[in-house]
Amino acid sequence: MSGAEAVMRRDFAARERHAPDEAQVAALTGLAARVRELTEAVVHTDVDPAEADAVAAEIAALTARLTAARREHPPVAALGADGRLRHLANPVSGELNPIAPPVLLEIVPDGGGVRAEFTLSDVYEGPPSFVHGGVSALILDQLLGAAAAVNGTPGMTATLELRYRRPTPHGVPLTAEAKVSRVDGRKTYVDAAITGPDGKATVQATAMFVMPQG
Ligand SMILES: CCCCCCCCCCCC(=O)SCCNC(=O)CCNC(=O)[C@H](O)C(C)(C)COP(=O)(O)OP(=O)(O)OC[C@H]1O[C@@H](n2cnc3c(N)ncnc32)[C@H](O)[C@@H]1OP(=O)(O)O
Repeated sequence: MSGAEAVMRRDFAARERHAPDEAQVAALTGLAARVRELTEAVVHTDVDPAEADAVAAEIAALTARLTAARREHPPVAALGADGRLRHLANPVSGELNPIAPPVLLEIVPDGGGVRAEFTLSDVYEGPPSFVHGGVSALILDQLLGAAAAVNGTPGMTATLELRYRRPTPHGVPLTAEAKVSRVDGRKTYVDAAITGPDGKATVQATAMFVMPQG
């Protein structure tokens, strides 16, 4: 077993022992949604400095309340009522993680890979009016990895090649899809794309996932 795999196994076991129950997941999902709204409000606000200072003090007090009962690790995953694994704290699809848009993945039946429909706010802006290229890469890495996992051949991202065909707009519905193209021993090759509302691909990606030795 590699060093990285041992660390992941130990971490996963510790987090499973402290998995949140459904009532807590529901409440924390609502809390994360409010924090996303707060992030948008901060990015857009035009309040004067005194008001910004006052709000910052209130937020510090709220942070202290949450920190009063702090988990050692973020919750890694939970089994949903539908039997699917939910990556609760994942930075792309984690409903409990305020930095995740979140992009919620669906499994496409009959080996069709995974897909997601989502809208990114201007919190994720890179060039004016368009999504940051690194954010697109983050979302695609998640979809590509999930497609490999759903195929029964999970792995770590070993290579990720991106082709930015046209700018990805924010504030409009986007679709992303990923599907395994080939498996060769421990290597799984996956293709993915983000598509804009006009049905044209904005970013295309190809990745290779390697199942760690052991
Ligand atoms: C619903 C569920 C949702 C589940 C959804 C989950 C989604 C998660 C999505 C996020 C995924 C991530 O971001 S993962 C995080 C980012 N990635 C990483 O941190 C990976 C860091 N790298 C590593 O840990 C390691 O290098 C590995 C695991 C990739 C490979 O290590 P290894 O297992 O020791 O591999 P090794 O024996 O050397 O090589 C095996 C074969 O692969 C090739 N190979 C290995 N690495 C590379 C490479 N980077 N580029 C090219 N080729 C490579 C070797 O040449 C060899 O080919 P041959 O000689 O056999 O032909």
